[in-house]
Amino acid sequence: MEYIFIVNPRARSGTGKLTWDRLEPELKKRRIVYRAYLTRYAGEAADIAREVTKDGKEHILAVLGGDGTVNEVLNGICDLRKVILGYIPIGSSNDFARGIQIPKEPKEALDLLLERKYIREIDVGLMIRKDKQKRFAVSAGIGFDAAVCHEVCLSKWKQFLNKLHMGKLSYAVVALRRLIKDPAVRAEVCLDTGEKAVYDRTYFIAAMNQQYEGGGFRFCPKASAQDGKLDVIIVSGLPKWKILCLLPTAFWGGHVYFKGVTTLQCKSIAIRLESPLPIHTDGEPVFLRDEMKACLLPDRIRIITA
Ligand SMILES: Nc1ncnc2c1ncn2[C@@H]1O[C@H](COP(=O)(O)OP(=O)(O)OP(=O)(O)O)[C@@H](O)[C@H]1O
Repeated sequence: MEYIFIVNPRARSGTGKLTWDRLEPELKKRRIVYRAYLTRYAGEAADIAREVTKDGKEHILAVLGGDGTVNEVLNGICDLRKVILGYIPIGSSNDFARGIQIPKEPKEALDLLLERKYIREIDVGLMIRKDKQKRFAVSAGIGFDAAVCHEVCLSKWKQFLNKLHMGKLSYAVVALRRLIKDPAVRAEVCLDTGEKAVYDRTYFIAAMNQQYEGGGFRFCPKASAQDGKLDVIIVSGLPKWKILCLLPTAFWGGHVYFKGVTTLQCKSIAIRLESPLPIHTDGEPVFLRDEMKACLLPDRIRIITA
């Protein structure tokens, strides 16, 4: 089957193009049948995926980029059941690749993609806000984590640290700043199980399909994209200095033992805040909202993994 490569040349501050230039000769050398699209603007990866998959036939979409590009492609696909996704992670956070254990070395990821030895079905999340919906592969969140994503996207730190191959650090730098600045709000949470709870002084709530977000924070250590459930983390009711202490422990999942960190599993969640905070899907921020819902789609997608 033909491989359709969707390449974000701008991922990790331009590394996408360099990586593609390094990998494409390999495809030619191995006589792989492929088509390649290099995105020219933000949002084009979704347009390409939509255009390619609108014929309703089976396709292999091979994404080269970061979590944002995977998210765009996922949102462009017409019928998830008809697509096999391959992935070469070259973003700065790479939480999707981390979650499904795709090697971060591009050549290794390409080998895996071309071998097509293991293909797994994974869940796909759906974030709903007012009349808009967006799919997600990693997570959807409201509050502090979304504010961090938003600022990282605009920040010069990311470009600078990406050049030093330390892009992940940009999330930590910005997280510190936002923690000091951002307010905590009262949140009402309703699960599909009928459970309802109110959390005072909430910093953030994330509904996760994978264990990691924000460049390697293992916020939901029990999450699996194959279990048919969303894992939720709620951080509330603790002083900011304590969040600062627990944040580093989130790299290995130790934060879940702190009072004020709640983790849950559900099929869907509805969140209502007393005042609006930023929201995100897969690290792509949107504006301030005071409510959001998240659930898993009935359809899953196949992905080439290790
Ligand atoms: N040609 C382009 N010009 C400008 N922006 C683009 C272009 N192609 C894609 N984009 C945008 O680049 C953004 C970031 O891409 P991506 O997430 O792949 O890389 P990253 O930010 O380096 O990685 P990560 O999300 O893992 O930190 C996406 O929001 C996407 O819409």
